[in-house]
Amino acid sequence: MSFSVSIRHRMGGFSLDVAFDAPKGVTALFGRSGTGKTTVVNAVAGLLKPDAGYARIDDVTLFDQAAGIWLPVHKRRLGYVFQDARLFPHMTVEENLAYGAKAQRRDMSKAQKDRVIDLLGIGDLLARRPARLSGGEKQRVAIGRALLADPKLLLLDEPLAALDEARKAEILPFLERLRDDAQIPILYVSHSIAEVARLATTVVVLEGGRVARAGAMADVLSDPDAVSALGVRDAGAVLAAKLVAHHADGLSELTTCGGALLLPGVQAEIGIHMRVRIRAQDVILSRSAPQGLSALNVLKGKIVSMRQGAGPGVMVRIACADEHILARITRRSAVAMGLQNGDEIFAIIKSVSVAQGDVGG
Ligand SMILES: Nc1ncnc2c1ncn2[C@@H]1O[C@H](COP(=O)(O)OP(=O)(O)OP(=O)(O)O)[C@@H](O)[C@H]1O
Repeated sequence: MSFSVSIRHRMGGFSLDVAFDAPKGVTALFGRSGTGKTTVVNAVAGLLKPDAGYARIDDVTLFDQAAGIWLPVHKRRLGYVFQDARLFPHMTVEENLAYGAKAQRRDMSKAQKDRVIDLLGIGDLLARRPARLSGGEKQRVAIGRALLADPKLLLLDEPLAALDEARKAEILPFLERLRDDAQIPILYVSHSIAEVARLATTVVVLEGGRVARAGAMADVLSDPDAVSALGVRDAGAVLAAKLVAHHADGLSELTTCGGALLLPGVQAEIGIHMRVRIRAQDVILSRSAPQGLSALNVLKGKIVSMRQGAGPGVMVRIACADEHILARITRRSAVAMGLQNGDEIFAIIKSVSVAQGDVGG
């Protein structure tokens, strides 16, 4: 199943002109405040009629201005989850879940319902009312309610924005499972790179109402040309890793394309494939394999590009196998080291610089 959208719309002094495809999995619509994310979501949901464009889920057209097609909200078969869960306070979790299916006149089999409840880990909450749920639990129920209406597309509009870090950490593994399990495209609006790195299959970066960059998550996040739209301070590439050992001193060992990575206590089972986001500003470069250094992680790769920003920094893109690491160093260091494209280089990463939230399944 795939979703494709093209929207042109003018509001006051702001003009939106975006087009992208969202295949199966999570497509993150990323952008800073005011870049047009909500306008896109509102048009897809049927809350705003754009000046021009279309949206299609496979061969079903949600709207097509040129063809004069405009499906009303209730006929679009969308699951919509907002920042706040918006559960019905007088209903139990079970009744809230049933409401989604009833409102859409869809009735899933018991096995399908149980699968959704199990996927989101909400089986023990069914008899409770929303007032007795944590923020993370409420969001999981809201996602369950949306899924039980059997949607063709799931819209998650900043679903973690209202949660504190602990609640976010609690819900992220469920969203990872949803990404891997759901057979429908999921459009996930976010302005958090860390969330995008954990969850996205595909990333669409908006800047000033335009698509600045779109593509596979790891490609977009390691693209130095996308860094200005993503935010220089937060820039970082994502490596695929496999958890191979938990050591007695509290460190966990992962294998990556550039070599072994030791990180503080990763909470997962041995053998699991994970994503690790390494922030560009946490990487030190060395021409030779360093000795007598406290940093434990030394990944080997080859410089493929160096991009100079307006300030004193340079973003160095390093290839290892078909993946990339980004390193943000000063231009002064790049010149002093005589760095050139094609050079072999060692990327040094302190174990403790990788946050728990940057390692996920
Ligand atoms: N009704 C309106 N009339 C005029 N301008 C509007 C209207 N609604 C939004 N805008 C402007 O359109 C632009 C895009 O807004 P939009 O809400 O889509 O951004 P966003 O990326 O979702 O932002 P945020 O992350 O803050 O929610 C902004 O500059 C906003 O000020």
